[in-house]
Amino acid sequence: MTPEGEQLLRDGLGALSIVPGEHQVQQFGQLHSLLVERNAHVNLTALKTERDIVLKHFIDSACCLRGAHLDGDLTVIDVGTGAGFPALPLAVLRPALQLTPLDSIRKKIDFVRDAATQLALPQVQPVVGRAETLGRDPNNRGRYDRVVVRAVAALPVLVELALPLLRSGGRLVAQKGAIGEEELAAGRRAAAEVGGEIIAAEPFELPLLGDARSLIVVEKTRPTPRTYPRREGVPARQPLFWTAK
Ligand SMILES: C[S@@+](CC[C@H](N)C(=O)[O-])C[C@H]1O[C@@H](n2cnc3c(N)ncnc32)[C@H](O)[C@@H]1O
Repeated sequence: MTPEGEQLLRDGLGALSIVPGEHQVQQFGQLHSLLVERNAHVNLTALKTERDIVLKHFIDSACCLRGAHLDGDLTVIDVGTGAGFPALPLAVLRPALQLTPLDSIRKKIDFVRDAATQLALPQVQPVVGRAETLGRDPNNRGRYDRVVVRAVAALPVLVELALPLLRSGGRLVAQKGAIGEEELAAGRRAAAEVGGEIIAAEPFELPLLGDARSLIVVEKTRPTPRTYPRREGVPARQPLFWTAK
């Protein structure tokens, strides 16, 4: 990263009250280089400039730390991680988290695995697969303390994919753009259906850019009925209490 990129990183994290150590800044620099290098051959992300990668991937991912829902020694699965967001920035900033970045696209997970190795993040164990399949697998159902998610689907879909993976008392932390009342209401009904309850819906602005964001937190309050998640693709095609757009 250039000195300007590093400064942008420090400023963005500073706005979230995070002061990164030198090693963490170096790790973000490595991640930036690896992403640019691999993106030249494999389509991983539409964001190309250093400024965009720092603000819209690194800082945007770090916004999942708002509200302290990811503090402590937690097992966390990042559903639909893509090129590792928010999982990789969270792993750099919170080494105590045991992270499972999950995506159905192998080339993306290959990148996340290589990046985790290069950045020396052994607590990151990426998996190729679909959330619907893991949600029905006894080794994964009800096993995680947290599900994190960014830019994957509408709230009712996220809730159906995430809640089966959580232990009782676990939380879904969903970083989204601005969310409308209708989506929130459908998300609330979907959460009740699959065993949870929305405990926070907080609008905020992306540091330095001011783009509208919201952090939605759903707590698992009782076991998910056996009928959820529905089979692969159905949650997104026929979202609970919501018309697919
Ligand atoms: C728009 S990308 C977002 C990637 C990343 N979270 C980010 O914010 O940059 C959505 C990703 O979710 C993955 N995805 C969507 N539905 C999924 C599912 N049911 N199980 C696993 N991965 C899924 C897609 O393959 C894609 O890589």
